[in-house]
Amino acid sequence: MHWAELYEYQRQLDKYIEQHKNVEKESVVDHKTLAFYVELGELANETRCFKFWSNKPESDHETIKEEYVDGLHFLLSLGIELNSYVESAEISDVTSRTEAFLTVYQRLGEWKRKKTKQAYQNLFDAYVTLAAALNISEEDMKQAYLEKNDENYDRQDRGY
Ligand SMILES: O=c1ccn([C@H]2C[C@H](O)[C@@H](COP(=O)(O)O)O2)c(=O)[nH]1
Repeated sequence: MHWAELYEYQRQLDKYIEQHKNVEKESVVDHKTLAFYVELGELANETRCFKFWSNKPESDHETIKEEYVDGLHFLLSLGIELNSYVESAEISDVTSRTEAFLTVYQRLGEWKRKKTKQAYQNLFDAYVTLAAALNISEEDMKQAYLEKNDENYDRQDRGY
């Protein structure tokens, strides 16, 4: 993936949102960190991967991709805020989707405490590993990201 291109799309979108909303720069990193936690929870709920007590099937792949790229928006945005960027990301083997989610949560907590470039890279690797565990290809990820990026502009224009 050419991550630099996505960082550029994200930078423009964040700027657009900031111009349309009253953004307090001091708290924006915490807000975006919490937003990423929330998106991870929403994504996990759509996959239902941890709901061993339920027979209800997971959401369709389109919905799961949409939730995934919501999280990707905040992950890119956090990198921009902290001036940490990845050039490539490494996919690890995981035994389950639940393990992949828990690793992202754990590394997000670690990144929140340390805010180092290495912690950001580790978090990014875990989020890309999660995509692989959810069968989201790079190509699908990029397409879904660009579609949601457009939608985020439309939402601002509609006064969301
Ligand atoms: O500074 C921001 C704030 C929001 N979003 C995007 C990311 C998600 O795609 C979407 C989440 O919006 P909700 O549906 O959770 O309101 O907003 C950004 O990209 N940058």
